[in-house]
Amino acid sequence: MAQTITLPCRPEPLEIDPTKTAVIVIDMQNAYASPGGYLDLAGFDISGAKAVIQNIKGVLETARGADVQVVYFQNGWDPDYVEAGGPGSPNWHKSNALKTMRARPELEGTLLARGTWDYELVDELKPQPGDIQLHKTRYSGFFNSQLDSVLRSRGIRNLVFVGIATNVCVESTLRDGFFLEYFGVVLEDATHQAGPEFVQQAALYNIEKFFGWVSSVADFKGVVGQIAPDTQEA
Ligand SMILES: NC(=O)N/C=C\C(=O)O
Repeated sequence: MAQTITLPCRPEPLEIDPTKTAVIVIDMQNAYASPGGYLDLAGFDISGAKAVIQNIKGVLETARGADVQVVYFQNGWDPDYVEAGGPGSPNWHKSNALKTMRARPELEGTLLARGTWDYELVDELKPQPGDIQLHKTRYSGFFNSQLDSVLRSRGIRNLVFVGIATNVCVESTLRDGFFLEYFGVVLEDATHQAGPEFVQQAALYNIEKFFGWVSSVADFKGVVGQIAPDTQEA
């Protein structure tokens, strides 16, 4: 029989069936988590990213040990930036990666383009067999991506979010998931914001109050780590 577990969360504990759950790893690329990557070059403080990488590593080991599906996202565009959109796209105006390259032409072609170091996932979090890798071109992982069909075809209804940035792509994807009837949980210490610390707290507040649930790495590992894969067979 499938086993339901109770994940300690704010504002209240959440019952989840691990066979209907995926860990969604948002954009753990050099761009967002490594010194010399896009966020760093654009002037954002990424000093907290190192701890987040280690926390995510632990979460993914626990998830794989319990046969919980792991889905990786990478954010970015083709090498010619066609997918980024031109001046007719708000993305062209708001993307700090594109703005940084316009301000520093020597960086042209190096930020968030497929095939670059910036686009690659950080070395510590390389996908393992069985993990799913998806690409996205805008902040929400549900926009113009295969995410919804990948999840529906597996009966997945609960999404556990880790990654960077809490206030941009994590929150955007969790919000879109809410509108599509997915239950979204963010593990707060496996995420990091783009901007001052208050935006981390604001994003977590929004999620806890309006769009989903907030939990922690220790609580996820504590309950999901108890599950042996062979107790999950229906
Ligand atoms: N992965 C993200 O949250 N990205 C945030 C900003 C950007 O991609 O420009």
